[in-house]
Amino acid sequence: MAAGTSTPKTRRSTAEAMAKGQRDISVSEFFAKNKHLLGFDNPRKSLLTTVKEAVDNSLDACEEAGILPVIWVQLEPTQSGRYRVSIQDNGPGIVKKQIPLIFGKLLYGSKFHRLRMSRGQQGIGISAAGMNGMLTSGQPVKIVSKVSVRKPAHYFELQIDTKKNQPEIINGKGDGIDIPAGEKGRQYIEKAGIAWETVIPQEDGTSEDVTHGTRVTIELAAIYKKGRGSVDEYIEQTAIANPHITVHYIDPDGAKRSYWRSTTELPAEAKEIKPHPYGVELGHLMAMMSADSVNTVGQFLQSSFSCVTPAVARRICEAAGISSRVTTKKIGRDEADKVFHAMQEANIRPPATDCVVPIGQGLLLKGISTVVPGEFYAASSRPPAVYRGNPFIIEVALAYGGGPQTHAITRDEMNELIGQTDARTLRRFLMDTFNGVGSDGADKIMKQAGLKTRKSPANLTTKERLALHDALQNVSISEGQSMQVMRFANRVPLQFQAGACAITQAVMSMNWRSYGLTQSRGNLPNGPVSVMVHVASVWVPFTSESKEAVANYPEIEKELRLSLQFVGRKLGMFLRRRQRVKQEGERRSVFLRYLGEVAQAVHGMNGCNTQEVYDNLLEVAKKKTAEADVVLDERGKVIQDESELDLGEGVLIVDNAAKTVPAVDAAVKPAAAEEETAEEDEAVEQGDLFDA
Ligand SMILES: Nc1ncnc2c1ncn2[C@@H]1O[C@H](COP(=O)(O)OP(=O)(O)OP(=O)(O)O)[C@@H](O)[C@H]1O
Repeated sequence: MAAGTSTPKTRRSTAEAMAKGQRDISVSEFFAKNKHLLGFDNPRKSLLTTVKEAVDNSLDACEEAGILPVIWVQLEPTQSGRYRVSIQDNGPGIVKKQIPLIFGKLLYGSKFHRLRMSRGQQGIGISAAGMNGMLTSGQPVKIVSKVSVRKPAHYFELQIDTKKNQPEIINGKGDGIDIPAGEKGRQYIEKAGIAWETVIPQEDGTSEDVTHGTRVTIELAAIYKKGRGSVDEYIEQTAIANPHITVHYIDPDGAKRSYWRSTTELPAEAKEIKPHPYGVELGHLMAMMSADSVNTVGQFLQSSFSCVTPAVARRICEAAGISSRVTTKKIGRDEADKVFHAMQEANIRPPATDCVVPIGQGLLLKGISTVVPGEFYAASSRPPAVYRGNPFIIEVALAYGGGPQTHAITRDEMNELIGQTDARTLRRFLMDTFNGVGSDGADKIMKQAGLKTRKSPANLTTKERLALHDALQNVSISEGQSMQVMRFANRVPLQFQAGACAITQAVMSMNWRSYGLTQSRGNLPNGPVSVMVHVASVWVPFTSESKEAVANYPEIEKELRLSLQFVGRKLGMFLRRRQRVKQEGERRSVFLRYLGEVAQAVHGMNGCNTQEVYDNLLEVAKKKTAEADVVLDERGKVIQDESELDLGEGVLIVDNAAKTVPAVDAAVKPAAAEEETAEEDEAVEQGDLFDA
């Protein structure tokens, strides 16, 4: 063999030998090996993903059935590194024969084949969570489901045969157990130790019986931690984006928290639509045509796509050079290609948008203002747009002001967070745990506490912990604080892969300096500001099956930019006005400090009436600094003068900072001016008199 030939003398294997190893791969085997693709890449995230998959399903099911959702979430430690997750809802329940398939077979669901806005879309979430539980704890998934008060409930213990992607029922001799309705069933549940909430507590202290719903219990290897990316954060953010839900949450320490709904109005029902011709790909069109094979091409186009009228179908066929009366069976590859191109070039109206239901400007404001402390809020809900034929809506809410998370923390909470962290350095701990604490903020806190950057949180002494807590509460990090971005897709919080998400990228690429915030190029802006961005669509383009980040489609990027600019402009107007009011207030303070003295001096020079001079000077000062009297109402409208600031719709001002200027009548009178004390001097320097 000549040197350099690519065929060696002896081959290691032959095509025949290799063929022996080539076989089907079951979808569950694939995902069991690639758990990270579904969000089970580490024990902490596995816990969150499990909760999320079950809660999202519960909310989808309740809303689809027109039921105001009540969800119970319980996390219980079972042994070291293991937790039992139980989620129950008051939804419609699941019929008996579907339960094993839903929880014991990957890629089985009701949402994949329809184009309608829902949290779930792939048909993989809950079965994958069950499979991960089974693989890491050896325990089956337990399901209780009840569809009506009169019918028996069903109880299943299931596992997945990953080789076949099929469910295995392990209780009731492979058939599950039926629990009779009524009192008998209640006694049976109690005796068998099956967990099931029987009453729905109401906020006013009354309660109702649970007559239908589903409870899923999964045990898994997991780590529970509070802070960013935690189950606690997920539940809190879910409550912001879903003001119509009530959640009762028990954390692993047994602490109970209830998030009560703030509206009893269910979101409008999302309509199902057919795909839009602009969104289809050639291969998909060919598959649809071969699956049809009975209709004429004209009928096929009208019945399979939205917005295709008889006239549009005719035009597409004409442009493709085929008869609209030929049956789809006779359409070959070349003709399909021509139809495809004709569809893309035809002038077709955009799809109907009632398949996407926004949260709405009012509820966005309500949601963000109840959970994020602040003094100024703005929200934008844009009209629907379309990417790849899929309608979508972008909504943005912004909160400004309010103390940072670090100021509200108790010593016990801080110690708990330190106990749970796996951060090696204190700096990393601060940055990972508290929203808005960037590297500058972390440095400031450590400097104030007199602690070294590389200090390990685990080694902090009691004295150091006290100093750290003190610093957390007192250091103002609003300058170095970076914007907190809360991302949502179809009302579900996205807590991981922020950097890969079109939402974060859109926020970072904006110039927030023109809206009064500081920002270094390509970074998140700084300041006590949070934004919540919601992408609602019939099909959210996630970057992976774990549904953590939204993909970059130019149409989505454009809508994101426009929505962010909308709230940014309102923030800019508010901050500019507040700045002007503050400056005028400062000027007035200076005037007021010297009016008394000037009046006295004039009196000394020409003997005129001190009070008269003072009153005249006061009148001038009042006029010159009139802007300091501006007061904005809660929608940002000026209510004390006819000045031009009108922040329009979608604005809420809670703590009207614009009001904090000295009232002229309460200002220092001539006599008092003579008795100015050092204390007052200091107060003026620090601007405290503005709060008079
Ligand atoms: N609590 C529940 N109540 C009623 N139906 C449910 C419940 N949980 C799941 N289902 C049904 O089971 C199906 C499969 O759920 P699964 O979580 O596997 O996928 P999905 O929600 O459709 O999509 P995704 O994989 O994106 O979450 C759902 O489509 C729904 O029809």
